[in-house]
Amino acid sequence: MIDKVFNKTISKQFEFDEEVASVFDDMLDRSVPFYKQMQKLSISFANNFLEDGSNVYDLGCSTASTLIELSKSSKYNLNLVGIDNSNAMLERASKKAKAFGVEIKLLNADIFDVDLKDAKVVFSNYTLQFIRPLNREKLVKKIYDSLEDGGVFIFSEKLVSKNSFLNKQFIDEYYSFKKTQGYSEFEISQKREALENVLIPYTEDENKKMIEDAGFKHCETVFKWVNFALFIAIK
Ligand SMILES: C[S@@+](CC[C@H](N)C(=O)[O-])C[C@H]1O[C@@H](n2cnc3c(N)ncnc32)[C@H](O)[C@@H]1O
Ligand SMILES: O=C(O)C(=O)C[C@]1(C(=O)O)C=C[C@@H](O)C=C1
Repeated sequence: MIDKVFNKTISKQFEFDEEVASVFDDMLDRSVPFYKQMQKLSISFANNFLEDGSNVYDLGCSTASTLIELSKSSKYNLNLVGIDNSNAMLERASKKAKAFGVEIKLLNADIFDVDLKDAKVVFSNYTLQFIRPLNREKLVKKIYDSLEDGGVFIFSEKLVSKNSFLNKQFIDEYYSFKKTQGYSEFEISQKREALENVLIPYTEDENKKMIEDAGFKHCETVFKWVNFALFIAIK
């Protein structure tokens, strides 16, 4: 279904509710530049660290697109676990996984409450940005502790620039991108307001520092378009 959520006046903050979930795949595809390419890259990098029986977690899995695509492309027999606290998202995830014949354990839970046992790969795409900063650092430490040695944390985030002049250009470029994707100025400004104080982006350096502070040996930006990036961190 086509995303028209912000085509009408909205007075509440952004939520992953039934209305957003019902159009979410289209929303991501049209709102995140190079979404599909970044997803393909994250899967391709993950495959290099996997083997039969590996545990793979997706934190904030939404409709489970990443785990479904991973399962379709991987030659390994994997234990796939998707975690999300939006029931509306997980209902879609479950239907999609069934339709593709992919076995995924879907957990309706807060990421903080789940024990991520012996993880080989942890994905979290565009989700850390929705976690309050102090908790975000704690979550990354928890991910680090859960990973096996040599395991990887693969994550994507919206970014800000620490240079205010460039940051303004980041935003302008991003809004031009959204217009090319068919969103109107009204939809763009409605969504911007709804995301205020809900989506809190870090700079690229802040993301890397958070990863290094948690103990990761190495963190690389593997893809970047203006204010969106894909990172891979190795334990
Ligand atoms: C932007 S979406 C993630 C998109 C998805 N990773 C993808 O690439 O298709 C963020 C998701 O994180 C979930 N989420 C946010 N905070 C969470 C939390 N504390 N625990 C579990 N899920 C959470 C939301 O319900 C939402 O589905
Ligand atoms: O539309 C925006 O402004 C966005 O920031 C895109 C974005 C994201 O980056 O997570 C915001 C909310 C939805 O989860 C989907 C995409």
